[in-house]
Amino acid sequence: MFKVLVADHISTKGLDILNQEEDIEVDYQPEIQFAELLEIIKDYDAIITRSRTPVTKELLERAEKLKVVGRAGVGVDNVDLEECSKRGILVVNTPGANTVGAAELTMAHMYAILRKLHLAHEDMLKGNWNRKKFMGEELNGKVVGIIGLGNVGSQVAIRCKASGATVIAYDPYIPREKGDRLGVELVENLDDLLKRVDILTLHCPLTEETKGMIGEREIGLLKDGVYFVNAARGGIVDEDALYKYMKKGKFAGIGLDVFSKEPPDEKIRRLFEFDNISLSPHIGANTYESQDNVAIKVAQQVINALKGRFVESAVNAPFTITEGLASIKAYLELAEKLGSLLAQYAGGNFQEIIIETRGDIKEHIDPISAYVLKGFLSPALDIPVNIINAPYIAKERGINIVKTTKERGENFKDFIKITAKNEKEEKVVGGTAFYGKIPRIMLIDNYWIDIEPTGVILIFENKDVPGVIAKIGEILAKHNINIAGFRLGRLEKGKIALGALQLDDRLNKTILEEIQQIPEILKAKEIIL
Ligand SMILES: NC(=O)C1=CN([C@@H]2O[C@H](COP(=O)(O)OP(=O)(O)OC[C@H]3O[C@@H](n4cnc5c(N)ncnc54)[C@H](O)[C@@H]3O)[C@@H](O)[C@H]2O)C=CC1
Ligand SMILES: O=C(O)CCC(=O)C(=O)O
Repeated sequence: MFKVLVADHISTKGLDILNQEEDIEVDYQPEIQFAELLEIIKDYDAIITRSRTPVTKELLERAEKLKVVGRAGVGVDNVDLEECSKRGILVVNTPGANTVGAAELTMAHMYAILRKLHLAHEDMLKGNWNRKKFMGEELNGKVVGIIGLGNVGSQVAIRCKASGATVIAYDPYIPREKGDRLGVELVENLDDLLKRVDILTLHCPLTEETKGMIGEREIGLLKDGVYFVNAARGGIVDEDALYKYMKKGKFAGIGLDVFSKEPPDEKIRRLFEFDNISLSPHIGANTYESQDNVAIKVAQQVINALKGRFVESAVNAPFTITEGLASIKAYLELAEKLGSLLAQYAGGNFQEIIIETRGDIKEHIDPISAYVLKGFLSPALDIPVNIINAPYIAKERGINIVKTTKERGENFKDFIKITAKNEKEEKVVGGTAFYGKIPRIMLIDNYWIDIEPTGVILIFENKDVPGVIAKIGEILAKHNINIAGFRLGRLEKGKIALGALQLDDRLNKTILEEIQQIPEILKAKEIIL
């Protein structure tokens, strides 16, 4: 039974989906305070949050069973992603689900400050009828500058263009064609955008790079009488600089849905003393439609993640987890088994691991590598290793991971080869999946072999002389251990051979020692796959 804590308000549509799962117990505590959360988090397998609840290192340190963080929204700046990754906790979010809500609120702020609508409303409530006082400007004909042309930025662009504005955008991470498709000029330099715009609107995430991106220098570059809207994150703009320039009368109006501290503290609230500032308490995604979308999507993803199925938007996975990976399921299984075989047969003390994929599977080098590392690290560690934390743990242990790809091999169309190196030695394992479905270990060091990667396998190196297998068979028979399969590989007649026996039961220490004492045996190891 999985326990899921929903620690923020989400739509009942998402709760219903969670409640329908027989093996999921849902605890809905939308008003829970952080101190209480710290006390109870140890019992949960998954937590679902919105922007109210931070998922901090302190929380994660207590979250002994936590496997999934579901962010019912887009921005994951309230989640310590690195700490989640180190702990093997998958973070999923819901891109696109609240896009329209956020874009429409942006437009609402834009129109409000252009027409001073909020001020006219307040004025009328006071009993006034000041038609002359409320002269405004039109969006038609203006130049709108968008920072971050992702889901929300694109929808804002479409709406601004429909209103007759010219739209320019700064987003160094999207292809030029996206701008062309939207009829938006992508500028290469942020300063160029700032100098040209009549209205500036932010739609990038809060990251190390974007924190304080719009500071005193940047605001200084804007035209006098500019409009500014922020429905992304408070920390992207320096609110002290905003205050300073509001005081100087630089802005014709500003609209804010988000603040560096929520609810805003006294320092931020200084901004509220100015005229023509339109405010909302982080409600960009607060439409019934967006909240239904977000809740449905987060519930589905958390269920999939808990049940080990593919998830659509994993934020901290070392690769994009998509349904497409289902087609290489056998290779992912093989990758994990090869990693495990390597660690068990050759030990874990390697400085470099080279992971090579050949053939059509080469494009999946990232997920394959993550599974190799999971398999390689798991036998040696008592902490749970999964595909999320495996690359981090490998890095922390000082292992250099090299990924290479090659075209189809001569012997096998698709092949995974792992080479582990340290100062003294180099070890190689490799394999393929027959018909793309049946994983097989085909290579151990230089020996070609063919083993099913499951169960108990005795791998041994021996002098290539007659009678060795019989001696091993005799010992196994004496201890009532049945041989399920047998493979032998050798490089040259009469030199050294490598054998693999698939066994129905595990060997104990005594049996293994008896085998190791056979004079022709150079090395024998029991591998559990
Ligand atoms: N006020 C609200 O309730 C809501 C706020 N948001 C905020 O809006 C942000 C954007 O949301 P989406 O469009 O859905 O995300 P998205 O991921 O689709 O788009 C973000 C865009 O920002 C760009 N970007 C990243 N770093 C950048 C940089 N240094 N300079 C310029 N562009 C950069 C990315 O390339 C991407 O195209 C979210 O991260 C979130 O913080 C989102 C939804 C609701
Ligand atoms: O509804 C929320 O939690 C805030 C939405 C938001 O800011 C986001 O999705 O990034």
